[in-house]
Amino acid sequence: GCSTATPPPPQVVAFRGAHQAGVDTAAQDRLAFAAFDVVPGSSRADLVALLTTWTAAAEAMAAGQPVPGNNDDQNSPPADTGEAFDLAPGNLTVTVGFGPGLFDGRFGLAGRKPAELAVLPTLPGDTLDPTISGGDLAIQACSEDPQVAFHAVRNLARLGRGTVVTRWTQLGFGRTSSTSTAQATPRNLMGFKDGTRNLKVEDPAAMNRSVWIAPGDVPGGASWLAGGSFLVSRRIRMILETWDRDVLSDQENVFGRSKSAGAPLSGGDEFTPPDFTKTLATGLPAIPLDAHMRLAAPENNNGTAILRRSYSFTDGVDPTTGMLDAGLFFIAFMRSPTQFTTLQTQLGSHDALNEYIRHTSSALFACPPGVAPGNAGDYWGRALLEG
Ligand SMILES: C=CC1=C(C)c2cc3[nH]c(cc4nc(cc5[nH]c(cc1n2)c(C)c5CCC(=O)O)C(CCC(=O)O)=C4C)c(C)c3C=C
Ligand SMILES: [Fe+2]
Repeated sequence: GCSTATPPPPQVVAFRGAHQAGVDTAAQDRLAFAAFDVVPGSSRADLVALLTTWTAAAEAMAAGQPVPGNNDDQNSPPADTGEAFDLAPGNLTVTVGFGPGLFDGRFGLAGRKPAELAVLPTLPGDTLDPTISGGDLAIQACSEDPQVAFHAVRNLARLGRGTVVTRWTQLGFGRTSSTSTAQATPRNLMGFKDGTRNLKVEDPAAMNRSVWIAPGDVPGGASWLAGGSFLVSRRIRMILETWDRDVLSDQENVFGRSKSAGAPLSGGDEFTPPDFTKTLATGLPAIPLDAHMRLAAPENNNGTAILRRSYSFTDGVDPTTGMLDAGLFFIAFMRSPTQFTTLQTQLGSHDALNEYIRHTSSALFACPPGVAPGNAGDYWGRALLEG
């Protein structure tokens, strides 16, 4: 055996870079997500202070270090709340996003609002709860360790006290997307492989085409968003009791894929491209016309594609029915919110899956580009607030 005492490399994802971590980095298993509103009376200077403090804390936590500040003074509360002290970061990524409300004139940012950063329109089938929708700012923390992800959100909320209040939060307990070809495809709570045909980070051309905002997309005052991405979140409850009574053949027809292998119903294995023209001996299409994957596929949406980075959730029991309040917390990154509205307009009207799901929350955030390597004075959104 090997006698050297070198520990394995800690699970650290680089915090700085052209893009924020947590978008094109391999999807971790656990999520803690929080949306915040800015407290009335806060100024632009308060926002600068918030984002400066948040950046320093997020960078430290991603490196497996405590929140900067005094953690040893017997006469003051420790800077870090402590529950992650002995834990490996588990590939922690902390990603920030800015909601439409930040540009409403309170902070003199109206001239810097990206034209597409507006509350998403009401889409077919929406049953949204406004109290768990929207927000001025968002933090997505992902880690292999749920306590590390929670710790990140908790400490940023604590550092923001006085400037922001937490509007809503969502925990996710299992990734339902693979974002890298190196990852196995996970299963969602309906038991199906999810992420098979997701965009993968190994395809930079597709990432540039569909995920990263190009300078030409954000002219004038919105130029700070170049290199960033739009984040759409949707809390989608699954009516699991109904789903679990559905026969296997119907479950497979709902998605257009087999349950065990995840293969398209037109044949082959998981990664065989679907053949949407193939018909059965009965004359019916092998992949039904209302199958989720047919309606969502780029081939049937003028090439529209998004990077999905969703998580399974459960929030206990619906007290009115005794049914599980569980489902999929959908997160997707894209170059333009119209990519989501295009797909969801199709899905919301025609998807066979609609019988088994309800969209209960919605939010849109503009995620700025990454914090520049080697520039100690850079922070999340500096080009927005100081440019
Ligand atoms: C508007 C975008 C989408 C929503 C909302 C959505 C919800 C949703 N999806 C599943 C399960 C699966 N989705 C799959 C594929 C798939 N879904 C979307 C978009 C939305 N899904 C896209 C763009 C795709 C890829 C289509 C393609 O290129 O073929 C699949 C199949 C496997 C895969 O490729 O990932 C499953 C399974 C659930 C359960 C859900 C809401 C609860
Ligand atoms: Fe889907």
